[in-house]
Amino acid sequence: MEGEPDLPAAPAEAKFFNPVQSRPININPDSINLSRSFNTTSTSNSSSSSSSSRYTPDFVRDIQAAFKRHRPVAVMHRPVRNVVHQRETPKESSIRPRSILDSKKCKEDILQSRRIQSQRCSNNDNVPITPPSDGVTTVDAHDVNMKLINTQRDQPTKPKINDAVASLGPGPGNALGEIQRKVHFSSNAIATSCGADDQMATGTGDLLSHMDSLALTEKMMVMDNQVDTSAAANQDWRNHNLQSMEMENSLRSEGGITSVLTGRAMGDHDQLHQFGNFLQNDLNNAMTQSSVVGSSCVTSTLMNSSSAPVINSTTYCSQSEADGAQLETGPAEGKMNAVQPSCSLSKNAGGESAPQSAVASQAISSALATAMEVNKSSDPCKELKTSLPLNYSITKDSSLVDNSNLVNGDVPNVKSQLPPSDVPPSDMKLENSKSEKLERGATGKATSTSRKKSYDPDLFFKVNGKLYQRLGKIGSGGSSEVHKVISSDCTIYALKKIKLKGRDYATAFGFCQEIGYLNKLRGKNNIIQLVDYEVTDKTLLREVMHGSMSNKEGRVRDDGFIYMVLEHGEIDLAHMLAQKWRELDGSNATIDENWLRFYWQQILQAVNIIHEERIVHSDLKPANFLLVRGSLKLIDFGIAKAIMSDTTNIQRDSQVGTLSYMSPEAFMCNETDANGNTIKCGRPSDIWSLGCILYQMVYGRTPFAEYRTFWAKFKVITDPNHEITYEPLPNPWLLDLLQKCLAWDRNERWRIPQLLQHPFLVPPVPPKSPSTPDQLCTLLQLIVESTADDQKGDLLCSQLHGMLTDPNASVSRDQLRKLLQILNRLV
Ligand SMILES: Nc1ncnc2c1ncn2[C@@H]1O[C@H](COP(=O)(O)OP(=O)(O)OP(=O)(O)O)[C@@H](O)[C@H]1O
Repeated sequence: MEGEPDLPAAPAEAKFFNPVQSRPININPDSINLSRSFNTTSTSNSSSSSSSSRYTPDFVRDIQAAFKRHRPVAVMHRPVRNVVHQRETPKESSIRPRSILDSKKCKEDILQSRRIQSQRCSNNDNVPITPPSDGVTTVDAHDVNMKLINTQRDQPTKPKINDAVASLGPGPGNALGEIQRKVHFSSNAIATSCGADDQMATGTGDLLSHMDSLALTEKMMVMDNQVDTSAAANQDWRNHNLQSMEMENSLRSEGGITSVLTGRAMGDHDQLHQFGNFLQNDLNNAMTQSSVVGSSCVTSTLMNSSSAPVINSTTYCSQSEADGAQLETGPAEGKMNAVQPSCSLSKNAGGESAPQSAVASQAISSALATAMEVNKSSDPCKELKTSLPLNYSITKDSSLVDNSNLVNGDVPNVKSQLPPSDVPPSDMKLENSKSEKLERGATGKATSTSRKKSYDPDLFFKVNGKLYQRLGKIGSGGSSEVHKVISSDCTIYALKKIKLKGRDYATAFGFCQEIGYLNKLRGKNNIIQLVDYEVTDKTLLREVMHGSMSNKEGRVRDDGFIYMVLEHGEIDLAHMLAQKWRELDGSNATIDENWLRFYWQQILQAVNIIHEERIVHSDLKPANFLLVRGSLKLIDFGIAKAIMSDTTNIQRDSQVGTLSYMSPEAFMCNETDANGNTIKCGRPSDIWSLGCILYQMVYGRTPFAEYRTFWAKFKVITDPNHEITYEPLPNPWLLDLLQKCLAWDRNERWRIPQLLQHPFLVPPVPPKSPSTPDQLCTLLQLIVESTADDQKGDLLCSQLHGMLTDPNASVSRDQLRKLLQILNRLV
């Protein structure tokens, strides 16, 4: 319609001349409207509004279009964008300039079209629509829909029409010959995909426009309808075809994945088969696969994304179609299932993918990432999974992710239990530049990179051959970057990346040692679980593991990295505390003791585990306790030290912790004390840090918070005479606990097993009363007997008896004592 605004508006009722019947025919808008209504109900993506009014502007435009295009008005759709073949642009000869259109022929065509349409309407218009098979260009979907419908109508009709035409006696130069030629033309156009839809549409249009007799037309259409009825399954099936077309279109528009489906025109089955293969190949291609499947389906869920690359080329049509037809059920699914077994699962198992798959993977994974960005409150995995066709659901396929090295079933449980909504906003920071890159990725640098590497390192991490897609940077510590990632089995992890280049060997040794500790602590509650790791510098790792690295001089020169895949924590204790204190801010309320007990106990248990393993953490602080599925877990063993000998103290060489939580001995590590002994840091140093954490939990600040500079802190913490300020607390045991942890003399500090039994955590049970109720009752009986004549004594005794024997009565020791005193006086 666009580009032809100068056409005169169609009259509401027009009279055309029928050359066969030689009499004027009334074109009644009602019939047009009926057709429109019919098509509105028979095609799921038609606008409902189009049928609500007979003389809407849409209607008038449709009439105009019908004049212009020689097509039945009834099958017009609202303008949408779609994809069609590009390989062969419409030939000039097949598109007649409007200016030379024979107006009379035009009228005849419209008339014939209307008749055809009404005939088709009576047969339910069950026309399967085959998606275009190759090439990508964006055109007016109105055209495309028309062409597709015409194409479909022609394609299955071919044998019958030809037979019918043959039976009518074909001959060169006559109308039947012309029709046959046209029919052949149309069919061949489909078969060879040459001229694609435009030619086919033109062929069909020409066919109609060259019909010489109405009888012949009627006969043709009867046959056509027979074909329609037998060839098309039902309306749903057509919707599924539409959707599969939509999926394909989305894929194409994302990554220019033309090669996946190029080269030949395919029937819908072939296309689904191809699509299935494409997905399966990508599934084998590692992480990307989830994105592939997800994204193709995510298309319908991402319609509001302004930045989503998938969506940009998929507007009204895809939305309505996606709304109207679900992939999970129906014939399309059946087809997908049908093709699955034939898909080669091992084709790309080696991790190297075909370039087009890589391109597709990136493009689609970019959609996933964008989806996550767009819909931060939703679970991307859930979205991914719910949008998967059933047979393409991604499971723990060993070819994708090998979790066999997990010590216990703990880690896999992380899956889907960490809704992003629980994750602090900082966790969900998606790198905008990245997402922009994602959008460009399909055609830009990412493509070439992926061709070389089979994955885009800007989008993925590869650890031991397994891909993890970046979701965003969680944070960066002194020595590392930590990213939130998703694995191919849709599990969220934290990936810690440590750059080794330029670090001294002792530090590098420390990093590798962290892996050793985490390996040692696998399966332990309250310790973050290491899922997988890789040290790219194998020599370094070997040396570290053999212990020949710690004393090596110099710095790491090679461009090595350490990757650690860890359980993902939702929030750390530092953030939890800040949140808690924000809640209490302004109110007189103090911290809830039960909340305190609950987390303090978990903190102690975590540290107890490492102390039992003869590991001193040395950097205990709230930020190093992460909440994972409701439990606090200890992270960051970067400067942890193993206790080498039986002595309780160890030598410290480099970093000694975070200032506010550092013990006095940590400041004076390796120095000699007043007695000439070398000051060492051992388990008690961790206990001091725990005391500082507890202090912060109780008072909302660390014990030396007011001393801001390093030197001020150093001075006050290392001063044995400095007295820590403790504000009064309602629970004296809590105060006692703090003092037990923050004793300046490390030998006076309690150890973890003692702290776990401290009265604050295990309140002392009140001592049992010396006499049981039974004994008291017997005693009362004796009193009653001895005061048999005394009414008042009787009354008191029966009262006492009642109180002692009634299980619901709560008699305080005071009450009992008073009653017995009175009785005593009476006796
Ligand atoms: N498993 C995890 N899940 C979620 N977040 C994590 C995880 N591991 C680390 N983080 C976060 O990543 C950031 C840096 O991590 P980490 O402390 O391990 O790095 P680091 O280099 O050792 O830092 P630092 O030396 O400053 O303690 C922190 O904000 C931490 O909360």
